[in-house]
Amino acid sequence: MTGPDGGLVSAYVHDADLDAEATVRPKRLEEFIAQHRVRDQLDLLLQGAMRRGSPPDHILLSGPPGLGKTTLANIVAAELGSGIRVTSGPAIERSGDLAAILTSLAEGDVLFIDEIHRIAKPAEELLYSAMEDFRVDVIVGKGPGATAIPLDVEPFTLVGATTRSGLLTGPMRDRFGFVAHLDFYSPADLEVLLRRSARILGVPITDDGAAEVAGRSRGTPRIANRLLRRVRDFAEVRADGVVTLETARAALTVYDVDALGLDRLDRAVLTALVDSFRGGPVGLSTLAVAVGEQPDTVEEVCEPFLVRAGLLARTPRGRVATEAAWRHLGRTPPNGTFGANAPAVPDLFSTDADQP
Ligand SMILES: Nc1ncnc2c1ncn2[C@@H]1O[C@H](COP(=O)(O)OP(=O)(O)OP(=O)(O)O)[C@@H](O)[C@H]1O
Repeated sequence: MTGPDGGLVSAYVHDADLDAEATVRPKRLEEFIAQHRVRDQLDLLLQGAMRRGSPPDHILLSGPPGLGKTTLANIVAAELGSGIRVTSGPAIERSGDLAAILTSLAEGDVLFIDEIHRIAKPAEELLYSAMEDFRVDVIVGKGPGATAIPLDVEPFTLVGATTRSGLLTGPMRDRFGFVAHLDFYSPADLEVLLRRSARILGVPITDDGAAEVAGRSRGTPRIANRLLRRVRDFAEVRADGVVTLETARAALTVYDVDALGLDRLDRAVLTALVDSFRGGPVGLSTLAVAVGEQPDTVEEVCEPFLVRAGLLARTPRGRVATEAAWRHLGRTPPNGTFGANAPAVPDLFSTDADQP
């Protein structure tokens, strides 16, 4: 952005959506909806540490985007009454960057590293000794004259978040004392979440309105909250301000969110698979090129839900559209289509992973 003097000034964009997202973000563990098992385990970990008066073990949170990893990291700090420093794997390019952060932590602080699987190798190695011995060796100089200066790090708790836990190295994973996987939320859980968010934002919503939005939120709190804000706009501008079943349906049609909650990109992926590659198998990068997206986006943002919904399968030979995907797009699946014996309506949330 160019300022009045022609120089560069930092852009300050007031984003009402970001404000609303921050407002509804749970601050304490008891406000965090569903994921009962993870909540219970975390509660024990934190209570135990507080009784002993020492920082809890390092925590690794994995799962698709928008399920609450950042929220939980902040909750951990709030429950401990500690400060939190936030950074991300890609932001730590050099080990010196990480050493600076680590040595500035106060005792008991939480260090949150998002996308920890993308941390550069030298920084990752520095992190090992910080996690294990609360000490880092900072290398000064180059070549034969280089010296390692050991620096102490105050006892801290690392909270790492990853959408790709499989990409974490063994030594890194082993250094986390508590590993939790966040799973997609059931529509019933998302209804509870939506009613809570609506109450905080002052949006009147009926039970069937909340159920409709929940059912189209791809099992993801961030999407549920986003759809709630879009449906609220529609209800206020084109109706009487109340989010009902009818306003929710009409609004979600305007915003191109279909009955299963698939958005334009999800449908583009399935349509490309079915129309351009006759259902697959096709490699991830070819599929990504076909929809004009980065392979990472297709793999980390679209695929987890498409796989979970029984619409796409990852096979050793590539991505395949299932029979349910053909039918969802209104096409007739050819003989021998993957998943032809699967139930007609995919059972999206049959897991008990988030049960107490
Ligand atoms: N269990 C929950 N209860 C209530 N709200 C939640 C819950 N989980 C997530 N949210 C809401 O969803 C939004 C997204 O959550 P969050 O930013 O923590 O996701 P994330 O997993 O860190 O995603 P990413 O990896 O993309 O950063 C938050 O603003 C929060 O309000």
